[in-house]
Amino acid sequence: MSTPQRHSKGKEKVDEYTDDEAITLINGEASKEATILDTFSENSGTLLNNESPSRVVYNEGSFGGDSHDLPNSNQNTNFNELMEAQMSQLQYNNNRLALDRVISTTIQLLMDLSNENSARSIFYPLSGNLGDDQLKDAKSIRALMRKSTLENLKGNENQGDRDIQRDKSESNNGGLSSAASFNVLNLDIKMIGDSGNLVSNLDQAAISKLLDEKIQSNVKHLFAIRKRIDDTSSKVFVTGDLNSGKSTFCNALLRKKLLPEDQQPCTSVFSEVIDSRENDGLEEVHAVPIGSEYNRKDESTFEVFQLSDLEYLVGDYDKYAILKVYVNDKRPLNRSLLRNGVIDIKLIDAPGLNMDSYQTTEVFSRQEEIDLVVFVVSAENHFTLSAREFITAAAKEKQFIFIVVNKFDSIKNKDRCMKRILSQVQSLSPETHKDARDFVHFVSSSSALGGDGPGDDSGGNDNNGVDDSANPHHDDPDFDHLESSLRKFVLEKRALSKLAPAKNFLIKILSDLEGLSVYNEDLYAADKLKIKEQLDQLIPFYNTQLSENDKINKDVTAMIEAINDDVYQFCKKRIGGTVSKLNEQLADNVALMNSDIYKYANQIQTVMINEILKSIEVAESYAKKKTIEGVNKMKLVGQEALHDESFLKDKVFREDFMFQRKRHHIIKNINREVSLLDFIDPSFDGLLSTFGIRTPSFSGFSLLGRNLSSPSKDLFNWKNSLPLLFLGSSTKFLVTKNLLMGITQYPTVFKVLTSRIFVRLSLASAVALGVYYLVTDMPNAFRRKYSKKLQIQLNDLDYVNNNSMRISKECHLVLQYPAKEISRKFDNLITENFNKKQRLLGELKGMDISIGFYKTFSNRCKDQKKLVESFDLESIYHVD
Ligand SMILES: Nc1nc2c(ncn2[C@@H]2O[C@H](COP(=O)(O)OP(=O)(O)OP(=O)(O)O)[C@@H](O)[C@H]2O)c(=O)[nH]1
Repeated sequence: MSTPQRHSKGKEKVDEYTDDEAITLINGEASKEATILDTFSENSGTLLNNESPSRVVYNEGSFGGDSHDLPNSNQNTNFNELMEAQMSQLQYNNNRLALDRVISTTIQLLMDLSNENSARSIFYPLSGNLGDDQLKDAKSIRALMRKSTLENLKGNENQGDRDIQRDKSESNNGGLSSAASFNVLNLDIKMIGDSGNLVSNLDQAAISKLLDEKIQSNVKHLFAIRKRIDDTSSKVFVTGDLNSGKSTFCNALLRKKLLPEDQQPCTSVFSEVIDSRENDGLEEVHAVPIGSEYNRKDESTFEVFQLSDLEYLVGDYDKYAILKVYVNDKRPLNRSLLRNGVIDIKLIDAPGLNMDSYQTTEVFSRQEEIDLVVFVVSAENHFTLSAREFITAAAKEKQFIFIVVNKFDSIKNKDRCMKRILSQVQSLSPETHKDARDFVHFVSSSSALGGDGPGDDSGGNDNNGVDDSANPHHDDPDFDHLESSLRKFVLEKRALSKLAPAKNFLIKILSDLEGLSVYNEDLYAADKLKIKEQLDQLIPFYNTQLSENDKINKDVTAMIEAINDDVYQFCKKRIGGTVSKLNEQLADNVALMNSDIYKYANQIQTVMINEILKSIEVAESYAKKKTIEGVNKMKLVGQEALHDESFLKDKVFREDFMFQRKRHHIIKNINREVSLLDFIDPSFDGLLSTFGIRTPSFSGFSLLGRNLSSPSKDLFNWKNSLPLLFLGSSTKFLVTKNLLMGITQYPTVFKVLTSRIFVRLSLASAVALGVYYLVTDMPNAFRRKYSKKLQIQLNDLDYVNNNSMRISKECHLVLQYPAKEISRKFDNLITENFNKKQRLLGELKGMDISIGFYKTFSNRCKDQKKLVESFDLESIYHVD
């Protein structure tokens, strides 16, 4: 059976393989190549079906005849691949925009959380192992909640892990330890203790500040991610063996003979082909000298050349490090590689691999912005040593490489060639081999470019190359397949390298935010219950306190009033009584008449005043006693009402400090002047008393008698007063009395009485008696007159009332202290409870706001997470 031949333009085919080997491969029978076919069938699916032959490489017919023999199939394939590429681009773009939106929403969520954190500190779960006996306080409840939250998070994490298998850089965070509760929101909180219990020495405010810093850093990170995914530029690095057709391949991709091709190795400088829009639409070459850092806007960093100058520029490796080739790709978006509507691809044509350039090329190919490395190998030569080294190194780095087996047109026994090369690829990079349909391509770049072979420029419409717009339907399905694979790969790679990390990060941060939100919501709900319980206890207690306060204030006021009134009445009675009976009360108190009459008067005054002062003292003592009783009673009332046994226990009541100010002294205000008239106060009663007819209530004689019985040298030393010598003894007084009585008993006596002498005598006696009476009554007269005088003065001063008021007022004043203390303490308690109530109500309100916030917040996070999880970044759109 002969191997079908494929038409090829240009050079003569090199027949390296025998037909037999090729038959074995194509028929897919059990043979040593079966594994290769199996591998292909896994990935190529229906494309291996002979009923729909589309590729020369994979079906019998394609090798046997010209691909032009199957125009419909090829056209269908082209159309499908074009559609697939476009759908992939669309899908990529949609995913990118959708991720952009989720990133914006997540940034907003973080900002909202930060604002909430400023208003009310966010609770952050801290690890700890609490025993059952510790589950009664807030901390342990939080610990319990934390545990359940962590379990939730763990569930999310596991889910996330399934979705982020490819995210190597961030998957190391996977799994929740006791110290790291979150994926990206974990705080670096120091742990103390070796039992596994975490004891944070940070207070809530410090944690909240740390958390805010974390939030801000995540916001920054999200901005960076957004910038990264919005960056639409991508670089495809074309390298390979010397003279393998790299420049021709690049030109074929560009559909333009741009880069110089030669049978001799010619490219020794890197050429980066960029869409001219990035150079204000100008087609030119910017040759960047070695050592210069290229900046398009700074002409000192490069030299400008025409595109036609590339011919010699690519060989000037001594001078230039890289050539920036700006070219106008006029093809429609769906065909243009440089600007395809989604990602602007830049092609880098590298010098052929040899030992000199190997290092440079290797380093270049690993640059971060390189999305794809295309390795061009000549079908005529297979892999050289440098090629094998390069591919092996890339495989170790898990770098995907597109292998373009070029100049396939030159091969006569294509199947054998293909088999050989695939076998080599398998040993060099099994991963690439696994997806060989997409990663290994057998093409002819010169045919795709439309020329007849090397050096054929006939397809061009200008000096620099071929404009595809003039030849939109070129006829190389293999190259088309390569191109669409390349586009898809770039998109897929970008989806994986840029969109997938963004997606994974979003899932992680949204999980964290949801977890943190649920944790806070639960915590607030539990705290709310506790606050409600506290309020349920506090409010009735507070109301009772208010009414108790009223009652106690009334009771205490009534108690003070009663004591006040009692003291006032007592004082009035006692002092008033003394004042009103001043004269009567002197009997036992005065030892007088040992001086002259003025001294006597003075003494009487003093005695009287002392009597009054004594009554005041008694009144004040009574008041003190009542005050002590009142204070003690109030202490008890206070202790009971305030439920405080220590109430006023620290205070000592010093009753001896009461009535210290002698405001009751009346001496200054009393008129103590004495005149002779003060000693004369005749009265019939006094007269009778004087002569023993009536017992005197207060007898000057008895006084005289007492004084006479114990005479002193000062006796009757009445200065400026009448001498009472003739009445100086009681004996004389008795004689006189008996004489008078004898006269009345005898007629002779009567005669005598009626005689002139007798009358005169009688008159003289009467006068004498009168004088005697007046003289002996002088002390009584003074006491009577002065007591009245004093009473009048005291009355004028409202002395009794004033003193009673003063004393009772002082009691009132003293009693005010414990009363005020009760009131003050009660007020304090009420204020304290009022404040507590207000604080709790405020907290409750804040909690309601927070609960509402977290409820909405966690739903928003959940929705966003679901949305982002639904983004399919990995599946490539297939059109059947
Ligand atoms: N038959 C055939 N010849 C090709 C093909 N592609 C390139 N050539 C020729 O191979 C020779 C080398 O092509 P280049 O594109 O210059 O190769 P290169 O890899 O860029 O060369 P250096 O960069 O100098 O290593 C030229 O004469 C091309 O015409 C192809 O697909 N088929």
